[in-house]
Amino acid sequence: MTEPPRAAGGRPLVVAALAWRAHRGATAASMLLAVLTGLAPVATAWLTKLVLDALAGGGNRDVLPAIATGLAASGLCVIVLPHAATYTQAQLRRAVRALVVDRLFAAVDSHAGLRRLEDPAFQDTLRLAHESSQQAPNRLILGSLSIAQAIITMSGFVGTLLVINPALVLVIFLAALPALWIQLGLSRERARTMWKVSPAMRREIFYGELLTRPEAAKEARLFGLGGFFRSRMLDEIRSANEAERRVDLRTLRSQGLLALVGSAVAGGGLVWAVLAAASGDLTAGDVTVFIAAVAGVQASLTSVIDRWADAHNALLLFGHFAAIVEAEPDMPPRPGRRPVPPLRRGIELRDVWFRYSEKHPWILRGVDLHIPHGQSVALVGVNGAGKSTLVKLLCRLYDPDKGSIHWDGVDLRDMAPAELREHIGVVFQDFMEYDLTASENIMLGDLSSEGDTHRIREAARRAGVHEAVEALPRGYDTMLSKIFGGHGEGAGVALSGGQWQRLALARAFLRQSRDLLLLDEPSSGLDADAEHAVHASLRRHRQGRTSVLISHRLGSVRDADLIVVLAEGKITERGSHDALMALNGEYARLFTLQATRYAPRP
Ligand SMILES: Nc1ncnc2c1ncn2[C@@H]1O[C@H](COP(=O)(O)OP(=O)(O)OP(=O)(O)O)[C@@H](O)[C@H]1O
Repeated sequence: MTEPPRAAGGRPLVVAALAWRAHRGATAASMLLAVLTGLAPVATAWLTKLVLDALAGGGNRDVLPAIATGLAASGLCVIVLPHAATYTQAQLRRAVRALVVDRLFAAVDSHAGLRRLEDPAFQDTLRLAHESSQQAPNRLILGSLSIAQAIITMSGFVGTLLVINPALVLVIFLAALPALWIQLGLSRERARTMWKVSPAMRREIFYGELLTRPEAAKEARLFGLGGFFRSRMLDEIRSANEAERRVDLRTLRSQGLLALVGSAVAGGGLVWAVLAAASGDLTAGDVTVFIAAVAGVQASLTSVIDRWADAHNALLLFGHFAAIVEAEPDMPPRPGRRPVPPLRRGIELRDVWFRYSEKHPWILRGVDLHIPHGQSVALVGVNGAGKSTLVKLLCRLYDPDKGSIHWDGVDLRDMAPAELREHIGVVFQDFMEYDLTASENIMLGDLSSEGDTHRIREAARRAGVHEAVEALPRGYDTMLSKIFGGHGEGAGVALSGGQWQRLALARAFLRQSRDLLLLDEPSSGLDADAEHAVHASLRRHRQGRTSVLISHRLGSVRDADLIVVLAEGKITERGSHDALMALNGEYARLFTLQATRYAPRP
């Protein structure tokens, strides 16, 4: 996705179907009002002509009351209908927005892995899709209605002009052709500019968050980063502004030229009509309706062209939405997809190679590893060795580039990722802190526990966070957020880093009956007592279960059935604690280093 998506044929129909689906009543009412609003000015002009002709003695005076009533009614329509249209169109806009935003995020959520979300072009497309999905369908639908309305008005006036001066109709239309061509070009350029400035816009949002998120404010305040971030943000805004200004300037030039041509045509028509009336070829009523018709046709034609260009631009932007919604799945199912059986034998990594993209270096370089069923495996290694990456591969957040991972002999790629994950409990190193209540923060570990207070409290107890949660102002119902929590309710409640980590652990404990438990640094932020308690709880919990534990505190991995040392993407040592100590390699060196730090000084 390095190019902006194009407007594809057939998409207007897709958009129209979306509107219909979102709100049939509002779509139908908007269309009806567009037709009536389109007819009202034509009716007003014709009725005015009839009144003037009847008054001037050229028509039947008996129909004057009826015509006057009709004129009043059409005047009323001209005033009232736009208000009704504003209401129904807003109704339609809201309904379409809800539908397309839901579809957009359903499509994003349907990508089972992380690769798409880590692709900057995908993020740019997503941002534009999110923006365009809120306005493009409405611009397109309401634009189409305005076009229909303008065409109806225009047809009425064209009919009038054809009777009075057919040649002028041709001149007006010929003068409008370049306008259409220029406006479509500008709309394309506007869409291209939006795509070009999208990275700058995303960075602007990023700097805005750094300046406003409480978590970021600590360092920003301490290191005095506010001015630095603001100036970076301003640079991004300025570069986007400059690109937009260039398009605006081009628009101004083109539109100025087009307005000049339009005025010349209208002025020429006016001179002709006055001269024709002076020589008796036209009545006063004819001149009135002629002037109204020229202005009406030009205004409608300009409106059609502007709306067309705007709808075209909306369609181009809607291409971003379509690109996201129609994107191929990132992990397409292979033929012969297999169900995920309960783990009985174990998990096997066979010559697994992995890198985050072709531009990144290899992180795993031929890893062979057997994680036997019912056993605990500890993964150790220096920062950046690839331990967390391996955990992500076990969850199928990525697939290996070479080699394969087998669950009881079945390749993970032959399994549906969501089904596989049903069998896994996990605490990630960079776990989430949700701006939700304490209870919800735990419940998210297993949605089936929603409302099951007993299960949620039990998980919290095991993670050693029950007492801390009970002590919060509203217990488990306390909103754990600094930025949400209702106006006027005072500052939100914040937990300590270790308490957040225990909530993440509680989420994993909710999934204790799953086949595989993955724990990536689950106790890095805990105090010594808590760490001891948590590891005792984990040991009980992992007894007879298959688990992978990553920890830099080697004292907590010594009880593992198998300890594996990962270095530079390869397994360099494996065995029990005693075997690895006897080997006297990297594990023994690291363990001894840590142990001596705790030994009493001589
Ligand atoms: N999403 C990503 N995109 C690109 N590179 C990544 C990504 N995640 C990790 N890496 C890189 O992969 C390498 C291994 O990272 P990983 O997090 O697996 O290491 P680790 O062994 O868990 O380290 P630590 O002990 O610091 O947690 C690092 O060099 C890191 O920069």
